[in-house]
Amino acid sequence: MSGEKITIRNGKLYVPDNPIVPFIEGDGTGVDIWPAAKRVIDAAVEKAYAGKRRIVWKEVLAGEKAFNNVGSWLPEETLQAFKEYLVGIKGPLTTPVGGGIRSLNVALRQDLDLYACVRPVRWFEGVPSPVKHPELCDMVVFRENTEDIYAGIEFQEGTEDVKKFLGLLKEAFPERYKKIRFPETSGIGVKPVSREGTERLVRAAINYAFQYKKPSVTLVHKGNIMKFTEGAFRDWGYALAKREFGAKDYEGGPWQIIEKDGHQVIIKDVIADAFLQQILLRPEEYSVIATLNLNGDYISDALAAIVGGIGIAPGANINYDTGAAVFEATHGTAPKYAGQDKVNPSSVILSGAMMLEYFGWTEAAELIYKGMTKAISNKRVTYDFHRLMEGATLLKCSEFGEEIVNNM
Ligand SMILES: NC(=O)C1=CN([C@@H]2O[C@H](COP(=O)(O)OP(=O)(O)OC[C@H]3O[C@@H](n4cnc5c(N)ncnc54)[C@H](OP(=O)(O)O)[C@@H]3O)[C@@H](O)[C@H]2O)C=CC1
Ligand SMILES: O=C(O)CCC(=O)C(=O)O
Ligand SMILES: [Mg+2]
Repeated sequence: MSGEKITIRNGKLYVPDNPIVPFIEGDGTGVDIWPAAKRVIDAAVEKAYAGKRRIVWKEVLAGEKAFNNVGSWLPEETLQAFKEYLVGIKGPLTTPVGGGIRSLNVALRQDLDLYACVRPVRWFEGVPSPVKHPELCDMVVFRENTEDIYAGIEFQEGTEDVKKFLGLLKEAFPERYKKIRFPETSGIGVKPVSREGTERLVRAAINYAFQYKKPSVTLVHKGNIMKFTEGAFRDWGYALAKREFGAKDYEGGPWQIIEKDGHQVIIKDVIADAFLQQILLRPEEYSVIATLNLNGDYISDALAAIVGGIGIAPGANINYDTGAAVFEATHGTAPKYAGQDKVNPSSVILSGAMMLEYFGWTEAAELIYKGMTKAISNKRVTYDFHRLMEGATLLKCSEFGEEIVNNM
């Protein structure tokens, strides 16, 4: 079957019955997870539409596979393919700590301007959890995906660049320079947070809350300390809710309420450290979360743990204005398990289900949810769930994929 491109027309995604979808296999456990995920996604589409619809996969290279094959970590053709075909999916890519290449995952998000990292966190019946009531955790994280400390503007300790940067700071802002405790041995990072970047992210989060009838949007920030970045994020978020959505002060403010089409959404905010304890104590008070890049990274893994871990934590990077999207798991390459056919493929499989929903192919997505729920309730699971479940059967990564298919 030959494929056609997904396009956006008058702000609406047009998905043909045979869309060409670029995919990156991913480093580390990508080699195990991707085949299992592809098998499940294809089977769901086949079962839902009996051959009328089919994804035409197009492999594009990134990470180690790209470097070994074409000598580039993130080839221009890969970026071009995501731009041309609009929607894609990827496995995890390695980022070395301390030195070496900068994150290819972040580069993709920035280059394609995929400003919202959308990570739904919900509990699937039967999944082992460290908390008593994992079912109370039902949140969707909207993480700003293009700025904050992830912009990668850093100056390494001891280099000519850091000396030059600190020299400029000393000259222009002597009082602020004096606050650097050990200037001779400091590395420096710059944290840009813009009004535009904040507004488009918060707008997407509020729109989502209305689309899916969610009760609240919480702005999570550390604005008491980082006043002009994280504090501004909160203020710009509240201001946008008033200006674009007609939000009114709620019980004297600063919380707000928006009423539209018979649905109410509370806009509120919380400081990030307090939020991280409240998600364990009172998760039911939170629904849609809008936050900055670094907070969103930490919060995603912390929330994932509550509902069973990052083996079952899907996500999407989306530009709601152009329709461009790249779906990917919350977890990384888990290198110690690479090539062992062992890890849980659920995160990429559920990212695939999110992609099918994004296409409007909800019947296929539902089959994935059904198959996964049944596999888990039959206690036929991968190592991560197996070690926390009594009387479960241990399956390999590929076997768990088959189990989902058999239970669709
Ligand atoms: N978007 C991306 O591509 C991302 C890439 N990364 C990159 O991945 C590399 C490794 O990062 P690291 O910090 O170790 O984080 P990882 O998410 O790769 O792994 C951390 C731990 O999470 C658990 N885990 C991860 N994936 C799965 C899975 N599929 N099924 C079950 N459990 C899983 C494992 O726990 P246990 O040991 O308990 O079994 C694993 O040791 C780094 O280079 C990092 O930069 C990280 C995050 C996102
Ligand atoms: O890019 C990376 O290597 C890590 C990214 C990450 O942890 C995330 O997006 O959640
Ligand atoms: Mg992360």
